[in-house]
Amino acid sequence: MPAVFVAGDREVSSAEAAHGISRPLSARHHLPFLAFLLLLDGGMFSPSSPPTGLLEKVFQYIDLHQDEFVQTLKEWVAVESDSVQPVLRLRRELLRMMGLAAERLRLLGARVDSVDAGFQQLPDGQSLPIPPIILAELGDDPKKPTVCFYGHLDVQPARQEDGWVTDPYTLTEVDGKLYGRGTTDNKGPVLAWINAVSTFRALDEDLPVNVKFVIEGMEEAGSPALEELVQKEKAGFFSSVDYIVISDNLWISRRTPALTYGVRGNSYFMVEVKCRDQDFHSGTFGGILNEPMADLVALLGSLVDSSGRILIPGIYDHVAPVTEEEKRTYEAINLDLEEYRKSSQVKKFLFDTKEELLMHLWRYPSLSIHGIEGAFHEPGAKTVIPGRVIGKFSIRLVPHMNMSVVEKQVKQHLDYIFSKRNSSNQMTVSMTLGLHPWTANTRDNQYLAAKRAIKTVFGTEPDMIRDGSTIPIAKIFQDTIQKSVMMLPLGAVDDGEHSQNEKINRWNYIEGSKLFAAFFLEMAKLH
Ligand SMILES: Cn1cncc1C[C@H](NC(=O)CCN)C(=O)O
Ligand SMILES: [Zn+2]
Ligand SMILES: [Zn+2]
Repeated sequence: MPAVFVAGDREVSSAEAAHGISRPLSARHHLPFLAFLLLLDGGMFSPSSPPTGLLEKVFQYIDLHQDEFVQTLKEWVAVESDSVQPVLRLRRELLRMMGLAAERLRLLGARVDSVDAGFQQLPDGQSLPIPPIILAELGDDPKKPTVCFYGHLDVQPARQEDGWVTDPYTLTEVDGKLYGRGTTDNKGPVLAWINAVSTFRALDEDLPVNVKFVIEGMEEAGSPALEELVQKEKAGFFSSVDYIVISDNLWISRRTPALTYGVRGNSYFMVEVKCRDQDFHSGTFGGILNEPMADLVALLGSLVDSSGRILIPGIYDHVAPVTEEEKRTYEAINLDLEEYRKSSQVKKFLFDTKEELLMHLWRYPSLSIHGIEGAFHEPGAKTVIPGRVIGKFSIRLVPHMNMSVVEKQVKQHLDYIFSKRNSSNQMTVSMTLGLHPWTANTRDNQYLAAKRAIKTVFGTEPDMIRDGSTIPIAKIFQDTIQKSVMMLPLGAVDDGEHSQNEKINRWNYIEGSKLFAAFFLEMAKLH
């Protein structure tokens, strides 16, 4: 999603100063009190009820060492760990990236396993190495909860010519914004978690929780190999995991932190219409053929109406009904619809209220038409009849839709529309991707701990949000390990993930590191 959600009414210009966005040497943490606490020996407190003093010490350490944390992010951003373009040079960069991360974790004192993930088979018959998946752990105290963090260090492609103001692989700070590919998605959040852990180590303080890491390098390419590893390590690495935290999405606001309790799934379809494998000249064949493109356009045109409603019979049958209680959760979200609309450069959305808009992004399915392979899409006026075309569309899935039912409904619908055309062409429909939606129980302990940590660090309640896009590993973790999964995003809505000029605010990165540290302490208290 482009970076355009804006919770406008909380945008106070003085907020930047109050939060110290460029150098947050915390106006909020009282320095005399801090000095006093620094005189205390952390060891005098029992680890089961960590003193508030420890937190202050941790926060001060993070503030004082923030330039080092930014420096490490700079070193990580400098690695062009693009997993999307399947070329050997970039795979080598990915291997180097995973190596840097493994080394960083070993320096922390973690036990690090770089698990070989085999090869990726490409459609052209070529194969490329998949970077190893890092499984790391720090601490195995049976009295403490074990929190496992999932993150990825691969990035989307980026070239300065595409409209970057700065070199995408040279982290550049402008007005408290750290620009660079991967700063917010997902190197910054991975490092924030590491910063939080390293702060306890540097202060010679006992870690409040046992920490595990799952860090991969192929998320942007659909995480091949990850599901298999999770299944394989279910009774191994994951057997001691109590909670899973993912920090791979964004707030819905520029200033208000969020907790995410759901993402949509996705089922991706290809519909091929074929007359023959070669194109035709429309002067010599036009008028005597069923044209594949005409069939395909009719098929694609039958999927969704102009109000956004999906026209596939039965598709809404299993969608969870909206409850009054649920409606109130959307009302509670602070979102300036008008500002969102303007910053998206859209004349009018399909829905006029914040609640309707959020529900259609988060809890109703949507159908998008992505493209047509084989179509003549270049500029100019070629008089071709494409011989074979493939339409691509996908349906974002929500609870409690059933993926295989959806697949049947789509195929049946397309069969029906196609049969009505009486075309002599061949139509083939396939579902090429099936990613399940995920929702969490927000009454889980870790949501409570995260809310308290957010209150401590940001002085506010989080927006409780869902996300319209898909993070397939969430549902896989939940089903395989059968433990609570939580999404705790750090980045702001305008960070521009996948886009030009991706950034993370220094404030989000540093306060985010504090947030993870505070979260560890809250988790320990709840356990
Ligand atoms: C690859 N793919 C195909 N269908 C869904 C996806 C995942 C993709 N995921 C994201 O963008 C993560 C956002 N934080 C998406 O939702 O489109
Ligand atoms: Zn990501
Ligand atoms: Zn991404």
